[in-house]
Amino acid sequence: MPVTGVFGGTFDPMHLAHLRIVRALRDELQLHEAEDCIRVIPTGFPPHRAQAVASNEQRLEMCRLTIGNEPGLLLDDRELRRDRFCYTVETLAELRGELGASAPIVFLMGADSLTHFHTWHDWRHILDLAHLAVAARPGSDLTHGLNPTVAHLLSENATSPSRPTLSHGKIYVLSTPPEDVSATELRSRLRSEQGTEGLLAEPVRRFILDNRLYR
Ligand SMILES: Nc1ncnc2c1ncn2[C@@H]1O[C@H](COP(=O)(O)OP(=O)(O)OP(=O)(O)O)[C@@H](O)[C@H]1O
Ligand SMILES: O=C(O)c1ccc[n+]([C@@H]2O[C@H](COP(=O)([O-])O)[C@@H](O)[C@H]2O)c1
Repeated sequence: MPVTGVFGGTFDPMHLAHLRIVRALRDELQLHEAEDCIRVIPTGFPPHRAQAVASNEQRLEMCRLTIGNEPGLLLDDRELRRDRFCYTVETLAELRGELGASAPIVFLMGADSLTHFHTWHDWRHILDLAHLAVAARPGSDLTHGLNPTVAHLLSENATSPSRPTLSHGKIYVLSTPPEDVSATELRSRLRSEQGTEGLLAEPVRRFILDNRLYR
């Protein structure tokens, strides 16, 4: 049964730590079969934070440039085509409708996202629709100080990475080491004309300079 990964984000801009955790998802969950794919889905109107600095079109293009020819990755603009807030539960319900009841779907997030998961719209339903995969992130400890609801969810459902056979309900904790990169830090570096070597794909760095983004 083909497995679908889903990676949602503001991606303002998409950076190399994003690409690294997508690769970790693909490799640790063994998503190497011909029909497996990981959908990168930039959010349109984020439900939970200020509007992005770059436009929808610019963020989409920076995702496209970051993904390049990476095998198994697919850029999906469905949330950008909505003209209202995008909740993950709705996107996953839509994908579930398209892929069928038994298809494994895995939603990828960083550990900082998991720490706030209990605040997401209809979050309990998300694990009825998909698995989660969580990548470590500096400053977000998954073993101490978690909100009790999230800690309980993790203790009930966490599992080590392997190719999913069930359709939903597990939390795969990826073993990729934390990397201290954020889009906020990148925007601030770009604003103050500091270097971004090793943090952005080269075509994205070019695109940002050419379009005088984040000045
Ligand atoms: N360095 C990182 N390590 C692990 N996960 C990350 C990292 N950076 C981003 N993510 C995850 O990628 C997803 C999309 O993140 P987002 O586009 O908001 O990037 P960000 O770097 O967190 O941006 P910002 O600083 O603007 O909040 C989220 O689930 C987030 O947790
Ligand atoms: O559905 C929600 O309530 C919800 C709340 C916070 C974040 N999300 C999703 O989580 C993903 C990462 O968000 P962010 O802010 O870290 O870029 C992105 O796809 C968001 O739409 C979703």
